[in-house]
Amino acid sequence: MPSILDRIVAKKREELAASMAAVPLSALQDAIAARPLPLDFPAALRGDRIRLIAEIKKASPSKGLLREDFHPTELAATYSGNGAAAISVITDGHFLGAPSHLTSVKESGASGSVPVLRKDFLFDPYQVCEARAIGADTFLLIVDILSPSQLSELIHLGSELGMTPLVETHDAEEIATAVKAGAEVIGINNRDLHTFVTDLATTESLAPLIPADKVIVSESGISTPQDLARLEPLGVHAVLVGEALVTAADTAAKVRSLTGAPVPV
Ligand SMILES: O=C(O)c1ccccc1NCC(=O)[C@H](O)[C@H](O)COP(=O)(O)O
Repeated sequence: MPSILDRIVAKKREELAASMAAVPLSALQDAIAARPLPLDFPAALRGDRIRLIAEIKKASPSKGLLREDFHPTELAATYSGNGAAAISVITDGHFLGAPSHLTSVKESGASGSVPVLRKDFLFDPYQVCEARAIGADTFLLIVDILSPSQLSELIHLGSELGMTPLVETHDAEEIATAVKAGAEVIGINNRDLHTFVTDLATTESLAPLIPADKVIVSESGISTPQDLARLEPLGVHAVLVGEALVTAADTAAKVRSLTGAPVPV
């Protein structure tokens, strides 16, 4: 039986064909030319303490609806105003996300000066151009759904468009593939996308395999300052957090608990 990841990618292929028919690549290139230059994602993640990539996530295949009262621009303003270093916007429909969420976050100015990542299931150059066209500063690449040559090609295309992607891995072989393809920002997903089992021990076992010159991001299942204290000694530069932020009773306070930012005056 196909996993949820297989089903998401199959659906994505149908959507890609429809998008390519509706919006030619030349139209994406015109939209890209009209966008301001992308913000520097790796630079935003380097610092003297663990940085936060705060995710805008309405629902998930594993947990269902996470937040009823969902306003991407309000969340983005809360994230950027309370010390997040970057914002991840899920644009895939299985999470009740949409490309328009990302565009509204950028065009409203709610993300301030922090880079915005398109979180989706990307495997085709058209989708990377689309990410830039809708306003993203960077994008996610999941090694599990790409061949090594696709991965290299999409990293290279990102670089031509001024974007350094987050390259997501879940085992030692995928880390080797990411490094060989030239990834600069390497994510370790603590969630197995086929079984949904989530365990921070994944970062503990894999972070030591990543070369020292890379930016390391630990993703999924992270919710407390204690989790950050567990990850920091591993050389992790940033954490990507979704559910714990969107389900918090006080989102701003939850963000500050992970960034150490003071209450804004
Ligand atoms: O979140 C899921 O259930 C999921 C299912 C299938 C593919 C991807 C999935 N999540 C994407 C993510 O990587 C997370 O949204 C992200 O790392 C944040 O995780 P969390 O803090 O646990 O919400």
